Amino acid sequence: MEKEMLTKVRRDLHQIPEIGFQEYKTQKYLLDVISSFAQTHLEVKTWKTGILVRVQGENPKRTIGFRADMDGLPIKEDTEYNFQSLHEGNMHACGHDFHMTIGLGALANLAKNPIDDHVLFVFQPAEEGPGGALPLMESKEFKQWQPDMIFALHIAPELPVGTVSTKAGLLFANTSELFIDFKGKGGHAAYPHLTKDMVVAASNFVSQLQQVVSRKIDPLESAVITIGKIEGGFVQNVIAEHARLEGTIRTLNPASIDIVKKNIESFAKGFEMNFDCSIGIDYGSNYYQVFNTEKYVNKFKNIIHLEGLDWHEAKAAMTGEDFGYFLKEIPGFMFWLGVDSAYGLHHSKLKPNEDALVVAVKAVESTLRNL
Ligand SMILES: CC(=O)N[C@@H](CCC[C@H](N)C(=O)O)C(=O)O
Repeated sequence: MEKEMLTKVRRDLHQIPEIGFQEYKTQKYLLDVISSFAQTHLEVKTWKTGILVRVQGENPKRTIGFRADMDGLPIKEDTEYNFQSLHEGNMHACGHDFHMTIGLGALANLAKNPIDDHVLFVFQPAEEGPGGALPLMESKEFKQWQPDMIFALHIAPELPVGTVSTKAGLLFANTSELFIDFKGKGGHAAYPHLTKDMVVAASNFVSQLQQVVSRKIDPLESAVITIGKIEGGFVQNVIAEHARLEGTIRTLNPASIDIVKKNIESFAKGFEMNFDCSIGIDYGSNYYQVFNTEKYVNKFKNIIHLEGLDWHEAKAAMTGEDFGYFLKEIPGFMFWLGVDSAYGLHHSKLKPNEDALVVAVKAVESTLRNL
């Protein structure tokens, strides 16, 4: 696909962000684009809102996989694009519009000119939540075409276009979502002594939570607890009987997640006594760390140098990715792609540079041909 077409596809996808397992328009759009490619070597299957496309190899000895995630985030877009999201309140603020476009670009080229091995393109729903990778891997559709190695990319706003970055071993953290509900006794704002104020309980809980990281986790084993949303009450002069915290736990070591959870639970027991309330905890979805296979990262580094792109040795990051589940079972790697945006991932003003699309298609195609 030429640059104009890649840009058009990215912009079309940018306009229709859908959250996890609701990617119906996205799936239809991708299927339409795929049907415009040379079909001789292609086999296409759908799984829920995802798509698997196998490009049959000329003389296959193995299957190489490439995965692109499909979902958007519930973020209200605040860019000045003239192709802003048409889905009010949803935005491709994590670059999945880029990831899908790059997958399509490489697929179009492979469909015209296949390699010896089979290549499996996985368009996967629900990366941001509740997690599409694990159920997809368990599906018969995936198992029939299970690849022998797999790779994926993620846009990196802080890196310049033309740069690729990754490392052997641990790249992304273990994660767990965190939802905490507080229930007490509401009442008139003027009579706090007759109530159990859940706004006070929840806000205290948020500050105390940081002690789990600073006092309960070995300082050499990093952890993060972030509360991204607080909800509670209905009106300014009524004491709230319900409050809810929504957040995420991140750790570099899989075992630390359990330590964090145990400590949150014991804090909650203390709060139930102190605030005379009940607290419910739900961990939502959990993602396994992204751990790259050294052999493939080394091969990839050579390919990137041959393509004349800049290599940046990555550090491990506290981002999460359900691609970690693929790498738990199948060797491979994930890499960061420089897209040079002043605003970062999950920001309503994220504006990745579209010049990175051509760079990435070249990098992915060359990796498929030379790995
Ligand atoms: C690359 C990236 O930004 N991934 C997301 C994955 C979210 C997992 C889950 N919903 C959670 O918040 O734990 C991230 O926020 O790192």
